[in-house]
Amino acid sequence: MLALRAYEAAAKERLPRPVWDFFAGGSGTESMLTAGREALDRIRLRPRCLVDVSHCDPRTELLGADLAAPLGIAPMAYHQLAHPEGEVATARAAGEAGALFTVSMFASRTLEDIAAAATGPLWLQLYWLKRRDLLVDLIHRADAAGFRALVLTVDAPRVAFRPRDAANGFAVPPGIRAVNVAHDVMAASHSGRDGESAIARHSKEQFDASITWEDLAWLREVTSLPVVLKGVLTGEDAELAVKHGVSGLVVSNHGGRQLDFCRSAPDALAEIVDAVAGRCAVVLDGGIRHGADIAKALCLGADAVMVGRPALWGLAHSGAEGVADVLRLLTGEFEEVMALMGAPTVAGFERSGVVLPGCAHA
Ligand SMILES: Cc1cc2nc3c(=O)[nH]c(=O)nc-3n(C[C@H](O)[C@H](O)[C@H](O)COP(=O)(O)O)c2cc1C
Ligand SMILES: O=C(O)C(=O)c1ccccc1
Repeated sequence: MLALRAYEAAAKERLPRPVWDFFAGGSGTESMLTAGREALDRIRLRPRCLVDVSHCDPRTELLGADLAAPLGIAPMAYHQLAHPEGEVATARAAGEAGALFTVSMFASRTLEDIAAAATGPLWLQLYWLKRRDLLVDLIHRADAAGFRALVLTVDAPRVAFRPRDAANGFAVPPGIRAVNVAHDVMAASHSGRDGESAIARHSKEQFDASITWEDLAWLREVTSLPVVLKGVLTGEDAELAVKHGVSGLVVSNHGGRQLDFCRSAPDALAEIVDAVAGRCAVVLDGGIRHGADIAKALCLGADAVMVGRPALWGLAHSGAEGVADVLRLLTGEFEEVMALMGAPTVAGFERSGVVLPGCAHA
């Protein structure tokens, strides 16, 4: 069993440099790559003692799905960049570990193959393409394959400028494709040019940057699946989301890959939880690397967290086995934090379990 850090080092060594840069990189000055981590580190836990922690139970429920711990895998494009089995291996691992798996619309394996390998809950992430017929097709296929929710990413009307990808002229290699979306619509993702990311160019061509809150009604008419918005960072937008009938929010700054100099997701969490007031599920992603990070998110009112890059590190290291190990490491650490915090159930984590930065009692 390796530590998460060791999986990161192993992935960096194995992967071609442009792929590593695509996974690890951020937007603009890359200021947000460290911001989320620093925000989590500033939050400190307030343990209670002499609580019966002889049995700690990390299990929970999220939008009706049973999870072994409040943990999932965030949507990430093209898992085959990390391992030939791609999302099929990730799905198998998530199932084994009892974690949620959110599949990117730009997955490199078919929704049907992923669903066949999964034994746990799947959500499907969507970017709003100009070609709405392709969205409808994906949504119907996901529903038929047993996916349980749709996650609309709302922090990326376009893929932001990412200096590493631009410098590498990064393009998706020819053997790997977003197989769930029509060929012609994905073509730009494969044509690299010096000094420009093909993914960023593709997004400017194909994403509909004109959508507004009003368009959510269309999505909710197309499907009866619950809709989750990913990338919400303010109480105002959380309130609007609830008013527009969403079932969940992912509080996220996209792993530092979208708006540079932005507030970090952990810093926004309490404001959003307060605005939502129990009316929809709240998930946190970005920089989750320790069991204690899960505990901090729960104390601030999140229902669960998702990890992004660590899943790709595990996948690059040893396929499904590596991903399952990454998820087990985090779950094991979280179970120990439960014992040491005096919080033997997920419901036992409360706001009083953390000290926030700037607080006089820190
Ligand atoms: C390589 C990579 C690809 C990603 N692709 C997507 C995507 O297709 N859709 C999406 O909503 N977010 C995408 N994200 C963002 C993740 O869902 C998530 O917000 C972020 O990675 C979480 O931070 P972490 O990697 O620090 O755990 C991607 C992130 C990475 C690193
Ligand atoms: O969302 C992302 O961060 C991302 O990297 C991506 C990858 C492929 C297509 C669109 C976005």
